[in-house]
Amino acid sequence: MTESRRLSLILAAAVLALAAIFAGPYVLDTYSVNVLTRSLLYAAVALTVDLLWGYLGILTFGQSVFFACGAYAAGLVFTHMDFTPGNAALALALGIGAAVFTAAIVGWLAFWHGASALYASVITLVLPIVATQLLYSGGTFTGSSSGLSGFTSFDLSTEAWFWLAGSFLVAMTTLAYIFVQSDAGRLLVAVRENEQRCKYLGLNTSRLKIRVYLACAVIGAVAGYIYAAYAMVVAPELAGFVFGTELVIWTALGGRGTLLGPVFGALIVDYESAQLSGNFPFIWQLIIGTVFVLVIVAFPRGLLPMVFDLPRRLLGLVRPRGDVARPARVALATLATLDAAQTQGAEVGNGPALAVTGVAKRFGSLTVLDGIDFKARAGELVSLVGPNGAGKTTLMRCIADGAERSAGTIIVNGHDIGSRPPEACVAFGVGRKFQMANVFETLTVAECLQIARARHARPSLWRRANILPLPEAAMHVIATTGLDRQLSTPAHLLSHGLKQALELSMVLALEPRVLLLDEPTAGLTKTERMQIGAILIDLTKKQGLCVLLVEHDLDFVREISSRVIVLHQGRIVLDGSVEEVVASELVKQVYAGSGHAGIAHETAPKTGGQEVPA
Ligand SMILES: Nc1ncnc2c1ncn2[C@@H]1O[C@H](COP(=O)(O)OP(=O)(O)OP(=O)(O)O)[C@@H](O)[C@H]1O
Repeated sequence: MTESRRLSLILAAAVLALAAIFAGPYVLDTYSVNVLTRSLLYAAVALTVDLLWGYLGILTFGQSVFFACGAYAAGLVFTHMDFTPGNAALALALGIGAAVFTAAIVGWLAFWHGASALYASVITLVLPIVATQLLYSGGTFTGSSSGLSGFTSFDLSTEAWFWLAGSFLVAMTTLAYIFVQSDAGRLLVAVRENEQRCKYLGLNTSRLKIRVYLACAVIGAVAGYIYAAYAMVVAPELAGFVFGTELVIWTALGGRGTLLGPVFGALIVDYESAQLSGNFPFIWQLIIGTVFVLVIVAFPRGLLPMVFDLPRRLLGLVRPRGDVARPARVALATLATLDAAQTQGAEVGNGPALAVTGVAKRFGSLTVLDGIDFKARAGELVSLVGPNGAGKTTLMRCIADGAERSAGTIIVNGHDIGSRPPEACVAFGVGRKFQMANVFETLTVAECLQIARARHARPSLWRRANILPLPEAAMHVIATTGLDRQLSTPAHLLSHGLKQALELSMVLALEPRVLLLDEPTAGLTKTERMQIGAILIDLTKKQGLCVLLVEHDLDFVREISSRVIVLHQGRIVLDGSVEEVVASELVKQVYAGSGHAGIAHETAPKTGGQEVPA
């Protein structure tokens, strides 16, 4: 399907939904129109819970607070000031402003500095409790526990309020739908799937989360404002934990990660709750609770995916989700050869690509790295070898993340990485491939590569690109390993070797100048190992990359390395040419496991055959 056809279909569905909203007051009784006006606004807030939880993986209980920001802004301004068009606009601005301010503080606390998902959820749990207490303690200003009522508002008919609330919901759902299907929307899924990989692809995931959180706060505030202007009553419960949790329940019932599921979940449950609370005042909450438990147990993905799967399930056509090769939406193209230094913002100059000085790493009293000094230049393939536990992976981590080391300096392409996070190190030209293939398991090969290019080409908020330009080095790996024939295959269906190749091409898509590879051949067949070896030689000799390779296969190391560094008990015991290392008695002793104490304290020869200019 072409991009314009896809967007036309979404817009056509939105027009149909608007027509249904318009017809609503003509086919529903006044009571239902009244109740549904509220439900439509609640559904808009449930939509934001789905964006945050279903797509970004942030379980949030505090969206009610943003709804209350908009509602109370209207209630307070209309109560304490005259209702005029100017004051109505002021109230809307105040509501949005309060929501943005609150979301910025909560977002910074919850998502900055690598806070865990659980920590973020706990903060969103505390938020409604604090907000409710503030409203209770506001005295006559906020109306305390009774809230505010009886204020003047817009003079609109019941039907007009229904149309306004419905149009707002349709507009927000359409925009959200276009967004989650866009290239930028894929980023949300990537962050949910594997935030660590995103950071090492140079993406600022904290900033992305805060931006989405702010946008969701604004939607919630506008919904709250419309609600207060329509209902002409606000109460602390609007900001409460119960409402915040109901939004999560509606999202789970409808089907998180579907957008439409939470919208229908909110509409149906809130409307039915209004009916049941009248007919069965004492047991309606019990009924809702029982239905919730039954649905979650029987259909963990929620009701909407179950409804969509039903016909195919009945016809025996259903296949497990994610196991289907989706049609390839994107074609690869080789990026015109770039001035890599310019694209990385990294001046390579004549200095070493990588300079490590006095690096140490301690875990409490355990010293894992101590006094590590070496330099490596562009076009050099330096292998890092040593027995298990020598500190090789730890050293890789220290080079790729400034916050990792306990002491020392690391300069990449002339830039001191200081204590900067992985995404900043990527900007200086570092690319890290992990020991275990670290990709986005549910995304397709093409989508994984697109995410890897996101920091170079800002993804569109509403479109999906159909051409993906990749640097020559990444294209070379893709073509050599046959990944180009698997572009539409979800990554978790790839063989181990292809996953390793995919991760390598993702890292190369970053156009790194210093490539860190942690056992890239682990678990590969001999043929695959040879392929990777040829690729690495090509990357260093032809593309001029500085490659630091951790490897246990010494034959492989011997075949491809320009230089070898031997680590033992956290210290460099030898730094020299392949021949020097092969002939070294010291290295034989290290690998034989004898004389370790002596070796660890022996003075290492200075930079060997490959002297690096300072
Ligand atoms: N988070 C941590 N907390 C405490 N000790 C750690 C931590 N991470 C690593 N270590 C210790 O640091 C030492 C070096 O580990 P590292 O993984 O860097 O070794 P390695 O040379 O890469 O080993 P291998 O070849 O087995 O991967 C080990 O003794 C390990 O137990």
